[in-house]
Amino acid sequence: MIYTVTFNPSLDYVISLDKLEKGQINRTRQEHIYPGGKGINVSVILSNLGYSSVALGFEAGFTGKTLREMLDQFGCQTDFIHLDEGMTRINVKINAGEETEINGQGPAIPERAVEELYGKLDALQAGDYLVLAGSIPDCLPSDMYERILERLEGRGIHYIVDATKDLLLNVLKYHPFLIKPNQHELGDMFGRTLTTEEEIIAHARLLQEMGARHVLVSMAGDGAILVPEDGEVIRERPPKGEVKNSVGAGDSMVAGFLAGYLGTGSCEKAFRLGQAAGSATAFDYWLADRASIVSLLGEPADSYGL
Ligand SMILES: Nc1ncnc2c1ncn2[C@@H]1O[C@H](COP(=O)(O)OP(=O)(O)O)[C@@H](O)[C@H]1O
Ligand SMILES: O=P(O)(O)OC[C@H]1O[C@](O)(COP(=O)(O)O)[C@@H](O)[C@@H]1O
Repeated sequence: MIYTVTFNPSLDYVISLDKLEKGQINRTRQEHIYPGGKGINVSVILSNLGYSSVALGFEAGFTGKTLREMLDQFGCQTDFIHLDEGMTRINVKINAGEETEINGQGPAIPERAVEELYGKLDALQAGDYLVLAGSIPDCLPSDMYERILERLEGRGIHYIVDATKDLLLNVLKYHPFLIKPNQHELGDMFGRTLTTEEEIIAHARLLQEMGARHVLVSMAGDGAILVPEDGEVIRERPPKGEVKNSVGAGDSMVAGFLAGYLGTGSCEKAFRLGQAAGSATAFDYWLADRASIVSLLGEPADSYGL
């Protein structure tokens, strides 16, 4: 089974307007509300590609209730822990020529709720995949992911971690199956701006030396680079299309990679399905559906195990 964990889920309020004027009343052209949060997005895309997963995490208040209901409607299985105080955050995503995001703080997560999450994670089985994705609220220790992997060590679980800076660096010693920093996040980890492909590959390899297995570096409209555990580096440009809202493109890529890998065992196919899922999401207002992902593959879906 695949499990995703989102410590700080959201409702994403995605609005489009022609121009955003600071200090003025702006009116939207379009608005949508979607479930959000990195692990949840991974679960939604997996479900769109026919893979079941359980989305774990925390929810609170009326926004948390709506989040659950929306995920139910999308056929996504959840096992959230309810928090009695606060409310699930609303993250604002503004598309006005360029993309601007305002991500909320989220509710405080008490110790007993973290213990409850540990209880759920203790039930994972050897061979399961665990996706840890997204930020950790300020109220929790910044080594939360490390604590989880330390607890699960030696149980034969495959980890996928999509996080920034120390949250990611500190878990490399547990040999995650996949990590997916974007180009800027990879640079931030080393206090540098990475511009050339050679620099990106060299720094991805440094993360491998620290313990990561497959390192997938996403580069938005420039595509992605995979430094696999074994074999040649894969570098491809993404398909072309009109970008509507690239929020969730990275999460879609993680889900596509995992689905492709589980369906074929091939890193190359996994990379292609990841890239198609990321781009299909960028070309949509929300996370891509199966048909739009498959249409970008340019190959029969069954050759990807779909
Ligand atoms: N403008 C775009 N055009 C085509 N594909 C895109 C675009 N933006 C994102 N993608 C696809 O989605 C993947 C992940 O996007 P990226 O923005 O790098 O991730 P993140 O959301 O984690 O920052 C990219 O590697 C690419 O395959
Ligand atoms: O946990 P964080 O880092 O605050 O990010 C949460 C936001 O990231 C998203 O999951 C999108 O992530 P990506 O664009 O990186 O794929 C949104 O749905 C959500 O609002």
